[in-house]
Amino acid sequence: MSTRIAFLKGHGTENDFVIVPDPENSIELPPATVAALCDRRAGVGGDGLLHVVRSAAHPDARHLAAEAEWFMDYRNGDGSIAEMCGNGVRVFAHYLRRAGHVGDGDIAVATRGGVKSVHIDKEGDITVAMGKALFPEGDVTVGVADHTWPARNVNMGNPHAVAFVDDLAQAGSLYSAPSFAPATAYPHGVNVEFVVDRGPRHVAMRVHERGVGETRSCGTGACAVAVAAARRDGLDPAATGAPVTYTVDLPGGRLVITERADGEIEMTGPAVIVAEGEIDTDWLTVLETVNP
Ligand SMILES: N[C@@H](CCC[C@H](N)C(=O)O)C(=O)O
Repeated sequence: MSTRIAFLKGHGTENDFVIVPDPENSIELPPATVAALCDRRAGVGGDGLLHVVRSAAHPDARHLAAEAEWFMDYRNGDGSIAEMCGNGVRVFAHYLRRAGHVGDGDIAVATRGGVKSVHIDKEGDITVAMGKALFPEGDVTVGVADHTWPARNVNMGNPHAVAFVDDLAQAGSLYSAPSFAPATAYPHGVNVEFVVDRGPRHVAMRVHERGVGETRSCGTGACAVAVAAARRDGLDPAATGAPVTYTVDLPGGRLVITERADGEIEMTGPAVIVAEGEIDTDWLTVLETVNP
């Protein structure tokens, strides 16, 4: 019998998501279903999917339920799981407020990368405390066609390789994933950022995301870029006690990233819900028959 699954569509600086509210974790979302929902021609379309579940109802977040009522079960567009999604968590918080699950002000959201504090402005942007950046040791290079660049290895809960380039066009079409070396550097894949300077503490970037392809924005990527640019510029808030802010322009909009003296990185940007509707489960059943 056909039933219907409610969904919404949203984006943060044009990094777009299918949102599936499922408080009691009763909807099965295997990778093939996620990929079909995110398909831009045959499905709803999105860079990823935000499965909205109560922490207590999900095995990956039950241990966080006392700190955060809601768990962002994030999936990449190809169905794979990632630790964290910075644009996603802003859209997730915006959805929670719109649905009446939370009010304005400060809330906590559980993610596979830990609990994130989110500040929701009444009308405006959303700020997320993204945690501290780690700089895994070892030199890394990334490559596209004939170009290779040294890259900074930055972990924001998920892996990033940040390359400063002369011109963003050098990254080419980014239809396929950039290469990286050494081959052992990223056993679980990597998000690759290409960065140019726009002015003092102001950069622009493109990104190729693990599990997705080139996207119009990446929140964790913008944080990785901001801290890589700060270190390149000789700025380290932990050493000086003064916070450092970078403006990061992406094809889909602008994010403002501040690294505090305690190392915490705050990301501020917009979140938008553009539509809501229902998925006919007959469509999913057909999909399971075609792609068992
Ligand atoms: N778009 C996201 C990052 C999503 C996860 C990434 N593709 C990965 O696999 O690590 C963001 O806004 O941070």
